[in-house]
Amino acid sequence: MLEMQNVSKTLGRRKILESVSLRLKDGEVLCLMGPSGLGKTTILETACGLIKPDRGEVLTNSRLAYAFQDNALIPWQTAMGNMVFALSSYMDRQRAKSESEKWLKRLGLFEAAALYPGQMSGGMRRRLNLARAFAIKPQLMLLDEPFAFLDEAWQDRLTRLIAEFQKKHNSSFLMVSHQLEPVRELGGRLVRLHSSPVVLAT
Ligand SMILES: Nc1ncnc2c1ncn2[C@@H]1O[C@H](COP(=O)(O)OP(=O)(O)OP(=O)(O)O)[C@@H](O)[C@H]1O
Repeated sequence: MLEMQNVSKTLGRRKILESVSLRLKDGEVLCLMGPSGLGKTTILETACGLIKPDRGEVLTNSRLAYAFQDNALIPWQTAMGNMVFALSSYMDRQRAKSESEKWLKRLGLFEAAALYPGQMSGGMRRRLNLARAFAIKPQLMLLDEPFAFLDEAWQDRLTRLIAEFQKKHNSSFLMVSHQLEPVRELGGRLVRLHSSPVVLAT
């Protein structure tokens, strides 16, 4: 569950969000689309508390995970190390390792477990970022361009994975994406942002 009420935010000298109200129920998928630089990532960062709104309120009672647009992987940790580091806040080390193995396998990275991010392709890094987010088993998932860098086969697999996860855990997904097809397949709500600053009520 996520609720943003009349959120406004100025970054530097520019007002990015004017009045953003957004409601996402458990099990819902909402996708934000729109031109580059408008404020889509700023909405996600505000939703998870990385950015504090100047005005308005953000309410969430969910365990959340954020798959960042730039992946935000730890460069000096292997794929497995990145997973275990993130999961250790939620479970003991042994379980963190077994969950990490499971999710690395699901995202096609089991053979890459000992590689460092710098040794991986863009698509592999994206899948590692996603594996880490899924493994936390969030009730609310924030995904910033999850399909970027993925080939068609992986875009399809990720769409199926989101659908299965949503069904099993009743998790909600707030995502930014330029790809229409996966969002349609997921039966998600699509919101197009047009102008700056962003005014939104959905
Ligand atoms: N910390 C910051 N200080 C000043 N300006 C910022 C900061 N972070 C982001 N911005 C600006 O806020 C605007 C919105 O950025 P944001 O990343 O939210 O856009 P976006 O819609 O996600 O773009 P894209 O589709 O290219 O990722 C941009 O003009 C960006 O330069």
